[in-house]
Amino acid sequence: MQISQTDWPETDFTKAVESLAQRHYAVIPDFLSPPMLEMLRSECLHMHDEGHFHAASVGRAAGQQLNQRIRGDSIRWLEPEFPAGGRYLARMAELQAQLNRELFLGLRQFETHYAHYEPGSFYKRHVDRHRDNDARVISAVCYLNPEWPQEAGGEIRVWNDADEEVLCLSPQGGALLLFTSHNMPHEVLPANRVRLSLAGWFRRD
Ligand SMILES: O=C(O)CCC(=O)C(=O)O
Ligand SMILES: [Fe+2]
Repeated sequence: MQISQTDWPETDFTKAVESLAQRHYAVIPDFLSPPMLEMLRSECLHMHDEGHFHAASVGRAAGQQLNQRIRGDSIRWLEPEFPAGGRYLARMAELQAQLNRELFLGLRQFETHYAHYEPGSFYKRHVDRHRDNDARVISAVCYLNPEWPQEAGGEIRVWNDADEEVLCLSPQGGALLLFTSHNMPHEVLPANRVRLSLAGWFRRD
């Protein structure tokens, strides 16, 4: 499938940038066009089925067993050469430029991985910025699940720095969630089906 740059919806990120500045999070429901969603989803599934994913980890000291009590997803980092993933990275570079122009965040790179959650797996409450490394500034999670009824579960719950729950979002395909990486705890609830996403970070290093 050929996708050109014009296949990205003409999204004006102004509202999202404002929300990020004011509330420390933003949701862009139709960030992906339906063909782009399908392309990313099939690339993710294909690479997973071909064995190109590995179990996610949670910090250097933790063993794999401990990992699985904290997070159950398996992941694959995107590379610019990936046919669909490369386009996603290019689009996120545009968003990075806009975030820098409007919020002076000094973002210098973006990293992201596909994440595959088997039914029943989860990611316990955590903050994305590592304790020993403050490079992650903005988290960006994009969902790759086209038909996702409410009863499927798999929501992401997000709290603010006053520990008030500010969001409980179903992982609807095409949506992009942004939040500040250092002060917004969040968790992924178990789903009753395979849950796919792209989890990424704009970094200042
Ligand atoms: O998939 C999600 O909704 C969020 C994943 C997440 O929190 C992470 O990978 O750090
Ligand atoms: Fe996270």
